Amino acid sequence: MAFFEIQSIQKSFQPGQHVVSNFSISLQKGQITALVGESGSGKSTLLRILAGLENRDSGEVFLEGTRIQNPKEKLVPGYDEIQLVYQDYHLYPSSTVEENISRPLLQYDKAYKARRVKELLKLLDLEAFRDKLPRHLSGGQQQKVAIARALSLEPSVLLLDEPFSSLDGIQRRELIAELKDMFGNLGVTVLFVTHDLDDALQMAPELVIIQKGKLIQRGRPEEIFAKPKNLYAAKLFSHLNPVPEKNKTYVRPADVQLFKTSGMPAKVVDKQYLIHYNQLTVALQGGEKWLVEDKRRIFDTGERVFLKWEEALELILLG
Ligand SMILES: Nc1ncnc2c1ncn2[C@@H]1O[C@H](COP(=O)(O)OP(=O)(O)OP(=O)(O)O)[C@@H](O)[C@H]1O
Repeated sequence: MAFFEIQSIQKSFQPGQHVVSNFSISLQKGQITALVGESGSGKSTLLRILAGLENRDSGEVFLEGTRIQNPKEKLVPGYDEIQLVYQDYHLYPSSTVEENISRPLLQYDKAYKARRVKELLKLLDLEAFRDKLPRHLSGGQQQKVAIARALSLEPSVLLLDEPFSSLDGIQRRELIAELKDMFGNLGVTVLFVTHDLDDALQMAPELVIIQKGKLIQRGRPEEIFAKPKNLYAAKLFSHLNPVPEKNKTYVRPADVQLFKTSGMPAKVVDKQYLIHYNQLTVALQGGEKWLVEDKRRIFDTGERVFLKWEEALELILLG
């Protein structure tokens, strides 16, 4: 049995409507995994079940061979060893950073508590903010306080629910880099959920794709990119253009080459400047719209363009 073993979890809030459906994965100790899926795909529900904070209808969760009990089976739901960090931090607004971090350690002896809080403040680079209230911190710093608090009990599994969604681009990149290093050093097993593939790619070497509560695909990003199991998994990576007259066949914008004289004719109807290329919306002869990448930035709105792509790069995908 794996370190953290999740077997056939089923959950519905309304009869017949599964929010989590026959979901199984096993995680090794120290592994960092990103669970990626669109809003409403059951990610938060699954995390709460894994933390022992939400009843499952069936299936089992084991940590190091010990069965995780449902809240209804336990006087105090949840486990010190499995900590869940929420998207909106759930900090105590009138408590300082230090008090927030030490809250789970209430029943520990004073000397241990002081030592542990000091360690965590240092680990997360929060020493300068120890006496501040959460509202005086940036979003990234508040998220670090929430993570420090979750780490205070030395959990072996950390579940992060959309940890970066309220941070701006620079804050998130910095925090992701910092946390990735720290989790690696601590050897903690991390499952973090996100709807943002970029965050997932920056944080985790392995992805798990969830759609409507079902595990669609698990693997390294390059494997999923090259061989997505379905349209949903493929679309997490990029837009897909449907190939005319070929059923369920698509080509990625990056795989389409643009020419001035030969290829499939189209007309540029919109041009958007992006960092590495101009993104063009082109109308095909049948009226369908495609997105393509003008890496040389030579085409303008209203101009004719000709498209070519290699057949080998076409993706045949079911919904
Ligand atoms: N306590 C509840 N009672 C009834 N329905 C619920 C409850 N919790 C979640 N749901 C429903 O279950 C589905 C999955 O919700 P969940 O929050 O797990 O998805 P998610 O992938 O985390 O989405 P998001 O990223 O928007 O939080 C949604 O349709 C939601 O309305």
